[in-house]
Amino acid sequence: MSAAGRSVTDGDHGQALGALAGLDAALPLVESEAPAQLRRRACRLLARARGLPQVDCLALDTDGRRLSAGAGNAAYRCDDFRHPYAHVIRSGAPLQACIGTLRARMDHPDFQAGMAGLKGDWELLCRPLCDPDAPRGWLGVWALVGPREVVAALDGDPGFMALEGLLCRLWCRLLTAAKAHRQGQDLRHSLQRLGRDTRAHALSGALSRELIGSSPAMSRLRDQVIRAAGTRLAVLLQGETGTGKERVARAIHRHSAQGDGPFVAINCAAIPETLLESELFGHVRGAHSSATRDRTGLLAAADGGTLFLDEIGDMPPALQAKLLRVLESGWYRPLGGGRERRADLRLVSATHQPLTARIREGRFRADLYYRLNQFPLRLPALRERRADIPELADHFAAAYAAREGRPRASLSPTALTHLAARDFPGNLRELRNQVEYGCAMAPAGQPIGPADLPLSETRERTPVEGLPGPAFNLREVVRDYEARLIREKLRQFNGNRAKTAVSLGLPKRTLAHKCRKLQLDEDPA
Ligand SMILES: Nc1ncnc2c1ncn2[C@@H]1O[C@H](COP(=O)(O)OP(=O)(O)OP(=O)(O)O)[C@@H](O)[C@H]1O
Repeated sequence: MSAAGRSVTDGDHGQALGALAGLDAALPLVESEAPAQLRRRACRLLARARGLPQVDCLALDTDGRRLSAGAGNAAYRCDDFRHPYAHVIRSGAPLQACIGTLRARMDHPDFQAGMAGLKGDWELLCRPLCDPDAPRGWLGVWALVGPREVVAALDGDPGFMALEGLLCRLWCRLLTAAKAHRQGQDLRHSLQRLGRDTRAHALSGALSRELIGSSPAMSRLRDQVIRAAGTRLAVLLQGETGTGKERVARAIHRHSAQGDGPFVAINCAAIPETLLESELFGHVRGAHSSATRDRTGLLAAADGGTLFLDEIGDMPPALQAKLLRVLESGWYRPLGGGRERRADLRLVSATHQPLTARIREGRFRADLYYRLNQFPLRLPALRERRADIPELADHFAAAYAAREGRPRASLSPTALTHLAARDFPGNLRELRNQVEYGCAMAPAGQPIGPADLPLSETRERTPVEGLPGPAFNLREVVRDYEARLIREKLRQFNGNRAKTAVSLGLPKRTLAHKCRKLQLDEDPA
C-alpha cells in the first residue's frame, strides 16, 4: 500500500516494472566517475539507441567562457557567433538546422572541420543542458546529428527526455563531488603547509637557542641548517677555528631524521695517521701491533646516526681513497680482514682549510671533495657578525654561571664596548674564554667591567671604529679607554712616567694628573 493509502493496481506495477527494464542501459551513466566519462557514455548510449551517426556533448568550462567536448577537442568561445553553440548557450534555446545551411553560414574553422564529413541534408540539433535545480545554471550543449526524420523524432521522445534529465542530474552531482574533493584536497594541503610552517617555526625557535646570534649572517646560517637537516646530503662545514662548526654539526644531526641515532665525532688532525684508519674502520685482533682484540670502528658506532669528521683537510691521502670508497659503495671492511660491513650513516665534515687550495697542491682528492661537499655551509667569522657579540657574551656568562653554580654576572656596557672592539682570531671560542675570565675576575655582585677582561692579544679597534650595538656612556668609554692606554704604556716602560709621557705625547705634569684622576697611581710601576 502506498503512503497515501491509494490501492496500487496491476497496471501501475506493470508500468513500473517496464521502466525498470530500461535501467540496465542507464547503469553505466550512474556508475560514471567523472563528468567527461559520463558525457562520453551518454553520447554513445543515445547514438546507439536512436541511430544517430554523430552525438557530441560540449561542456562549459569553469569560468563559463568556452565550450569543449573534452581535452584534445576544439574549444569554442561562447562570444564567438561563428558557430551554433554560442547561439544556443547565449539564448538558452535549442537550435535545429540543416548541415548544408550551417556550413554556408557558420564559418568557424573548427566547426567547419567537424561538419566536413557529414551529409548536407542531415540536421544538427543543439540543445542547452542545464542544472535541473538552477535555472540558467548552464552545463553545456548537446550536438546531435542525423537524418532529418531521426532528429525530428527526438522532439517529445520520452526516452530522450529522460536520458537528458538523468545526464544533467548526474553531471551536477559529479561536479559537486569534484568540487568537494578539490576543497578537501585544498584543506589537506593547507593543513600540511601549516604543519610544515609550524614545524619550521618551532625548529627555528629551537635553533636560535642553540646557535646564538640575531645578525643576518646567523639567520641565514640557521635557515641553511634547517634545510640541511631535512636531507641526507653530505654536509661540508667551512669556517675559521672556533666559528662553531662542531656545534652546527650537532644541530644538523639533532634536527635530522637520524636525530635519535648516535652522533660520533672524530678529529682527523688529532689522531696519528697509523691509528686513524683503525679508529674509523675498526680492526680484527692482530691487524697491527696494538690490535690485541677485535674493535669496532667509528663508522660502526655511527650506524643509524651521524659521523662528524672534523679537520677533514688533514686526512692522509691513502685514507681519503678508502673513505671515498665507503661513501660511494656504502660498504667497508675492518682492518685485517673480517666480513664487509654496511655503513648506514649521515656524514658531516668540517675544515678550516681552503680545500680547493689543497686540491691544487695535490693534498686532497677532488673526487672526495665533491662527494663531501653535497651541501656546502660556510660559517661566518665573529668579526663578520660583531653585532652578535653582546648576545653571545651574555650567553657565555649565563652558561658559565650555570656550570659553576654562581650567580649570573652581566657585562657592563663599557666591557661590551671593549669586546666589540676586539678582533677575535679564535672567534667564539676566544670570546667565550674572555667572558669566562671576566666572570671569574669580577667582584661578587658586580657587573663585569673592562678591567676584569683579559688584555687583548690582538689589535684592539678604537671604540669609534668598533662601536658596539648596545647603548653606552661616552664619557665612561673614553675614560676607560684612556686608562687602559696609559696603563699599558706604563707597563711597557716599566712605570717610567717620563718615557710614558713622551710616548703618549703628553707633558709629564698632565700624565701625573691623569694618573691621579684615573686612579692609576697604585698600578705596578
Ligand atoms: N652560534 C653559537 N652560539 C653559542 N655558542 C656557540 C656558537 N657557535 C659556537 N659556539 C661555542 O663556541 C665554541 C667553539 O665552537 P666549536 O667547537 O663548535 O667551533 P669549531 O669551529 O668546531 O672549532 P675548531 O675549528 O677549532 O674545531 C664552543 O664552546 C661552542 O659551544
